[in-house]
Amino acid sequence: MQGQKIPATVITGFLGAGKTTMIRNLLSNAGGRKIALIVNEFGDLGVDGEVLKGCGAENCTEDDIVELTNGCICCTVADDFIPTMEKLLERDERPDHIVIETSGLALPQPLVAAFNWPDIKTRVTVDGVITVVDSAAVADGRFAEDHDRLDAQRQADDALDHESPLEELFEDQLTAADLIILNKADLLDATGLEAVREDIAGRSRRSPSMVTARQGQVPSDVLLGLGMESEADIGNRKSHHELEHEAAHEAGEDHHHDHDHDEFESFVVEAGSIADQVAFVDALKSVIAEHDILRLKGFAHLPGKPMRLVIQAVGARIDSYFDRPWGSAEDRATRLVVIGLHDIDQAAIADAIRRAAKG
Ligand SMILES: Nc1nc2c(ncn2[C@@H]2O[C@H](COP(=O)(O)OP(=O)(O)OP(=O)(O)O)[C@@H](O)[C@H]2O)c(=O)[nH]1
Repeated sequence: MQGQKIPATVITGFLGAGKTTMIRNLLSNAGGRKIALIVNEFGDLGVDGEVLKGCGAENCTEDDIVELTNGCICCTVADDFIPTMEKLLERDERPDHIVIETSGLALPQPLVAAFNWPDIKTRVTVDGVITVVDSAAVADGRFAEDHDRLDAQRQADDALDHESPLEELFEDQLTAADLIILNKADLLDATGLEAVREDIAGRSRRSPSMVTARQGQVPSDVLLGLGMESEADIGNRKSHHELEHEAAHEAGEDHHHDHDHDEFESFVVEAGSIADQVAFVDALKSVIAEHDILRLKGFAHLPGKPMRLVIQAVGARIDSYFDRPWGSAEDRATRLVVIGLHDIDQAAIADAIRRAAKG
């Protein structure tokens, strides 16, 4: 029974899967619901929050959007998330629905578990966990690591007891889901999409529903109102790490390592103004490929253009578009967040991007 509890939807999914795009779309067709949004992002520039604030939806104004940028929400539940929720619940005007976008690197499990905290549990319930998938990235084998290579690495280094960090996180996000959105369906044909569906079904230990989508377009009645009370079912959604921990405990072994984000790194590159937009985007493509950058996003400044240019890259795919005029108090400059695996060469990437900016 949910009673008068406010429903909260947790939206998760790997970097660049299309979470923000789907939420933007949801805000513009929310069926009259007043929505409060909590946006968590990995990386020091609040790009997602900025993009969402820019969409001007009446049912979710700038005041209804809270950004949590102190790292991944799964690691800052007690310090960041719980106080944010409490503040939200004290507001005079209660939202009809709360939507939480996790960072692309967050494990949803600790966040869902937080809804069992006594102060939260009496007032809010998890309506559902929705995992957004970049179907094209799955089809490209982005999350199917080369197992032979990993096995060889493990044999060479006994301390490596993990699957690849990408694959493990991807599967943990699937395992937490009540509903999986196979997004970016426009980039695949029917056969390709079917193969992705089978691949995903084989990776989740539960059997959540799946819906295909283009540009995150899913009717709000499909996304909201699932009524799952997911916080009551966290025992069935354990992450790889929790399962390893339990197995070690049963075997009487020590297994002490916390979930952290050491496998991934993010940094911001400042690059002044862009001399030539087309040449810059082309050069970024090469930098991304050469350094195996997982995600790159931010805003760029072009002299003579009153609008800021949004840059969004997911693997080799780059989108760029002007979203709104620069504010008078804003510093017109190019700032990009770069996210990659931990051994990414920050100095070389920053140099290459600055060189690309100069044209
Ligand atoms: N072709 C295609 N591109 C999409 C689709 N959905 C989103 N994108 C693009 O994918 C990029 C990433 O989308 P976002 O919505 O920012 O992804 P996200 O999951 O919020 O990203 P992070 O917050 O960084 O993890 C953007 O350039 C989007 O325009 C889709 O269905 N098809």
